[in-house]
Amino acid sequence: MSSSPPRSLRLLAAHLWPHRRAVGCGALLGLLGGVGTLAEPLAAMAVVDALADGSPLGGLLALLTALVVGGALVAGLSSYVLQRTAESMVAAARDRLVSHILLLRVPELDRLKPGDLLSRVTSDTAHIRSAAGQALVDSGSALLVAVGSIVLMAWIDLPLLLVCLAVIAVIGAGSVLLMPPIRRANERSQRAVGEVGALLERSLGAFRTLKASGAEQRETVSARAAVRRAWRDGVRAAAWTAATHVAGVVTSQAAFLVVLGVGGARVATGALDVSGLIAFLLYLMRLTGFVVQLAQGVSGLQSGLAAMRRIDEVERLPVERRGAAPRRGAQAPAPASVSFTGVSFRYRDDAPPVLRDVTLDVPAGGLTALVGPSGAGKTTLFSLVERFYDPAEGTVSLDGVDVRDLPLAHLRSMIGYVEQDAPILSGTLRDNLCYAAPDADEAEVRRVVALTRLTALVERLPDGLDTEVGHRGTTLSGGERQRVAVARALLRRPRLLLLDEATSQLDAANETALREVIADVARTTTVMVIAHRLSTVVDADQIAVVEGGRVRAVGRHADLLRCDDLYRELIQAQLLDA
Ligand SMILES: Nc1ncnc2c1ncn2[C@@H]1O[C@H](COP(=O)(O)OP(=O)(O)OP(=O)(O)O)[C@@H](O)[C@H]1O
Repeated sequence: MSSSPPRSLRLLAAHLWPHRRAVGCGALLGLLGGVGTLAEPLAAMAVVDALADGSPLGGLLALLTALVVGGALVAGLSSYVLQRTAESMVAAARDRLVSHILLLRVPELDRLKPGDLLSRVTSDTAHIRSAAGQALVDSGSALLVAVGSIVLMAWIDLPLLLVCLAVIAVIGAGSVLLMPPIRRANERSQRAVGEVGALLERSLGAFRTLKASGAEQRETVSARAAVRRAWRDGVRAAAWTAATHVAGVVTSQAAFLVVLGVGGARVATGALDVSGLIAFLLYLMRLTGFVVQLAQGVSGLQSGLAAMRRIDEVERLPVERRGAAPRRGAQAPAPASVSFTGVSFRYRDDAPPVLRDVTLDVPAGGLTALVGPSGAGKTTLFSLVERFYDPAEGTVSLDGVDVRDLPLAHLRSMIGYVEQDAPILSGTLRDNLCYAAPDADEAEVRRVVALTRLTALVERLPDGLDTEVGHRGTTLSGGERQRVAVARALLRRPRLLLLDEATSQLDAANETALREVIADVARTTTVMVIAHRLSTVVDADQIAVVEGGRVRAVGRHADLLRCDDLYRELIQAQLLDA
């Protein structure tokens, strides 16, 4: 994505704007320090003149000392205020980015790499510090000192200044030309760091599969390639930065030598006196200091601007508008009905439809099972109820209200959703259970634990509910993970429970436990289950057979066995497996 410097500067300004007061304060201090810095050579000039005249020196020396010490203190304070502001900018960017990412729409996250997003939050934001620090520090005092020096140098000896500026302009122009390549190299390097994050996230997300597949070496090689790319571009940026440094140093040396030569000649002709030349040289040192600082700052500024663009890319992605969530328990706990009417959906505009003209009524209360071959579109139906995606045609409604007309937070507060792989978050068992209902009290947690047949597990764990369950719940069995996920969904007090049954076989005890849990819950809540188990299907009040994105039959077990070939086949396959 090409990006013009004005856009970068707009981004920098947008990051700076909320901190304008602190920036203003730091800049004012910088200006104050700059005034001291500018006054120093004049005081030095007066000291030299006093030495030549033999006039008293005490007062002048005290002034010079005060200017040096006071100037340094004020400059230090200004630097602290501005660096602190830069840190605040980093923190603000991280805050904004994290809340934006968590509100992203599901389709956006489908195509992004979590590891890359992670690196934008942690690593790219850190680059803002250099851009902001550099831009801020250079903007106040340094600019004043540079401009002030030029004015005072013109006052001392205009022709000498013109010669000196010509030298600085010719060599300094080189630094400006180096800015775009530095920015490009920084941008590529940061992208490669993002790739490393994405690769690592992929590997750690499937760590056991990685081990079992013996893929350590291959993944290391891929990560190493991205690390090398980051290194190459980092080195390229370093080379350009070194070139700007050379340009800065050459500028200052050349200007110094020219002023010494031309200024010496003018002293010899009497056009300039010695104290004037000394003051001129002192101002020149400040001016070239500014040029060198600017040349060095170009690199920091460019890496920060590149990072701001990567952050901006994420901040431009559309987010969900959730609206306010009602208080848990504020809504009637009555079971909700669900209807799909003429629903068609595709994941991408260029992909074939996954659902075609689906019409299905799920009555309030009881158990509705969805069965069908893998890839038929069952999980997609759940995703549309949750509004992770919206249908291209048709409507999904809850209690007769189109889900698109309900505030998102309100809609989701009515639904408990258990994904097929029943993700467990790192933390304690209690953290996991209360994830969707942080305000649930102990009695309610205990009741749901009993309902989901988890009491024995809680008693077995060393710290009961407060036992850490490990990253992704590695210390729990598949059946336990699923029941924990069901308990988590139930603590939300849902009016509709969407349960994507695990495809893997559960042992008999776990299967019975799950069947009982589902039956219990279906007494008070509408339960929709994507069923992979015979027991779930047989117990269902209604079964919908989904095939190729269509609902081909709806009925009870006995009816479907009689009149639907696909259903009969699916059941026979189950019986063979059982
Ligand atoms: N996020 C996605 N992006 C693109 N295509 C997807 C996405 N999720 C699912 N699909 C595709 O949509 C189709 C239906 O998937 P879905 O998960 O709804 O099927 P399913 O009936 O639940 O299958 P299973 O029983 O195996 O879980 C499949 O072809 C799948 O590859």
